[in-house]
Amino acid sequence: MIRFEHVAKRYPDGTTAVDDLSFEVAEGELVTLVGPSGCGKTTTMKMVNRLIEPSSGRIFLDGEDISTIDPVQLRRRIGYVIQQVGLFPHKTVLENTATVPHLLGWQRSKARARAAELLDLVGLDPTTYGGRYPEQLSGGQRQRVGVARALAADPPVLLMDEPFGAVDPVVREHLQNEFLRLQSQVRKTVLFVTHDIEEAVRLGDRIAVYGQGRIEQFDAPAAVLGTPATPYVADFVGADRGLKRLSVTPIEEGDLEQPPVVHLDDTLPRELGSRWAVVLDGDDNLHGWLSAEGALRKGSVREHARRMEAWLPVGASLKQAFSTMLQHDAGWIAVIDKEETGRFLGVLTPARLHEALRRSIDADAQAIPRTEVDLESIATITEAAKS
Ligand SMILES: Nc1ncnc2c1ncn2[C@@H]1O[C@H](COP(=O)(O)OP(=O)(O)OP(=O)(O)O)[C@@H](O)[C@H]1O
Repeated sequence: MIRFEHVAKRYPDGTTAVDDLSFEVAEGELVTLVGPSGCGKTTTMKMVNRLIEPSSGRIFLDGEDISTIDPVQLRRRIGYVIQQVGLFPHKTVLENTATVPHLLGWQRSKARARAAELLDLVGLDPTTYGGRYPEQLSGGQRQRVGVARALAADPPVLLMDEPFGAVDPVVREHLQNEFLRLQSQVRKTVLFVTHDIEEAVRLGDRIAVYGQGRIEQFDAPAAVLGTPATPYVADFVGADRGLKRLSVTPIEEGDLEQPPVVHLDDTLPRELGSRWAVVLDGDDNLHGWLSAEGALRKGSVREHARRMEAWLPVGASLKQAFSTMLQHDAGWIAVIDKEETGRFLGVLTPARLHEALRRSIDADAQAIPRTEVDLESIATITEAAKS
């Protein structure tokens, strides 16, 4: 879909920003460009929508040499999201989102309907947020509007330059999750610039690790973590790359244990057969939990159930699971099908977390013979969560 052929960019002052870049991004693939400041990531990205022209080499979009496409026409095929979102302050969220469809000459009602649909898709209720102005939004919400606006005209390609760089780590992780969910629905071809290796690993189908002006390794996240191609890459991904694996390994249904379950309207069972049971409502959605002591009291489950605080949707990362356990001082966390419905699937315990991690390592060890992973530190942290 996007192909670089021996592309170089030299600025007039003699700086070589990128040198002899050749790589290809497949249709529907999300490639993260990661590397230290000044290594040429932004230059690479801006050459795709012709905000910067290469000094030599060629770039193809869907087989077409982009130097032959009118830049304005080209940019209509490419959504662009940057860190300082660049929303128009005097326009509402809905108007901001509808900007490109307007420019394309869509009818006002069609453009607004499309904008509302997109806002919904990025998790902003259009009736609540559509009429607000950018200054009335949080940083994370503004970034979501930026993503919605870039998607509004349904371009096949998205360029994203540190889109979540300006928000705090918790919001950032949330936005990353939402973006992954969104990408699984819209399947755009995405080039995503970041200098955060964890973000690159979490989001990328493949990662391009930049050294100074060139790509040192272009590979799947597990391969970059497991078998860094050069000492530079090994240094960049860090000595704790075994732990980084936590953030790329999702919780799967098969990882979960099935504890005893009671329902809100049940009478107290007295004997749980366990130290605790999960409490569900009439639709089998997660409500909370009941201790063995609670079960011995008089009354209904509803009266003695406690609300569940430590829970996550399936597909969340093992890292999120681990940090949720620590945050709530919990020996296990409940896992639901998705945030909206809350249907209970099972619980993840530290032992199961450890097994899931081993599964991921073993799978890669088969695919990549030289995988080395810091199993000892993984064992230490899962032990810490158990105690
Ligand atoms: N207009 C310009 N004139 C001269 N040099 C430039 C120009 N724009 C960028 N550079 C240089 O080109 C190199 C690559 O810059 P680029 O912005 O692509 O890096 P980056 O990897 O995106 O960095 P960052 O993470 O800090 O945004 C840097 O050394 C930068 O100083």
